[in-house]
Amino acid sequence: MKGTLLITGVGQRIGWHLAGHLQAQGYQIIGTYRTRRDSLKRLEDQGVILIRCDFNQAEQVDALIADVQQRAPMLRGIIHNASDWLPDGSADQAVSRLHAMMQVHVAVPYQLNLAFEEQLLASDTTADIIHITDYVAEKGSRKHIAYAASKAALANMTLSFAQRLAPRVKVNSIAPALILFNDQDTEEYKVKARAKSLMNKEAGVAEMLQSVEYILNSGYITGRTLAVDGGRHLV
Ligand SMILES: NC(=O)C1=CN([C@@H]2O[C@H](COP(=O)(O)OP(=O)(O)OC[C@H]3O[C@@H](n4cnc5c(N)ncnc54)[C@H](OP(=O)(O)O)[C@@H]3O)[C@@H](O)[C@H]2O)C=CC1
Ligand SMILES: Nc1nc2c(c(=O)[nH]1)N=C([C@H](O)[C@@H](O)CO)CN2
Repeated sequence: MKGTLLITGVGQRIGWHLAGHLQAQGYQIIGTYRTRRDSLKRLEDQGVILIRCDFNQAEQVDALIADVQQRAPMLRGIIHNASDWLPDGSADQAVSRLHAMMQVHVAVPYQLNLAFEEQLLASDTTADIIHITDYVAEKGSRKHIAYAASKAALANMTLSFAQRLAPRVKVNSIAPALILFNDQDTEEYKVKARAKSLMNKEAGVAEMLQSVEYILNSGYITGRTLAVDGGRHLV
């Protein structure tokens, strides 16, 4: 076995594919989810350990930490994937919206990294923390200001934790753009979204799977961001 990886937000989409793929690669995955879905049974059948946790509920985060510390004296890594892509609301929603974005994208990743520092350092091979950020962390976003700001904070934590945990733990970000559309996305939206990058396409989940594996298999890369964005910065 290649060691135990904690992945947050495995209930659907990229996190769900990451959990199944890395479990099949020989890691023992511990995955967090918030909403129970039939699709989770396929992960359970593969041997993925699932722990329900809503990051807005402090007692559930504390219970998650205690559970993982008991299950995994050593951690090969943590992949912070859980995320809420909320648009900005009205001014009277501003503070609660920013708090919600900071909670899921910054506060809980910060808490989990500190809570599992000992387990990561105890790994018998170099361990990894991977923060899944977003291209907009460097560019900003007109309609997702709070979301982008929180992803920028997550990206900054990559720099800090990389310095704190080297050389036994590597810490990197993956900054995607347009990996996977959402079911509600209209064709008009899809045309506009694809056109925002040079590659003019929806990347697909495989781009994220291979990006995570690239970082996990590196013995040297740390404190960096892997941009998986189709050349958006050049359009
Ligand atoms: N999809 C894309 O094109 C892009 C994705 N990204 C980033 O990649 C990562 C994966 O993206 P994607 O698969 O689309 O993500 P999703 O929007 O599908 O969210 C992933 C999971 O996060 C969980 N989550 C959200 N809020 C909370 C919370 N408060 N507590 C616990 N869990 C929570 C959800 O849990 P549940 O469903 O169980 O409620 C959800 O399944 C994210 O970090 C995203 O920001 C960045 C750029 C582009
Ligand atoms: N948590 C999520 N974050 C993001 C999503 C998503 O579905 N969930 N989607 C995007 C978009 O793909 C955007 O990059 C282009 O429309 C960004 N972040």
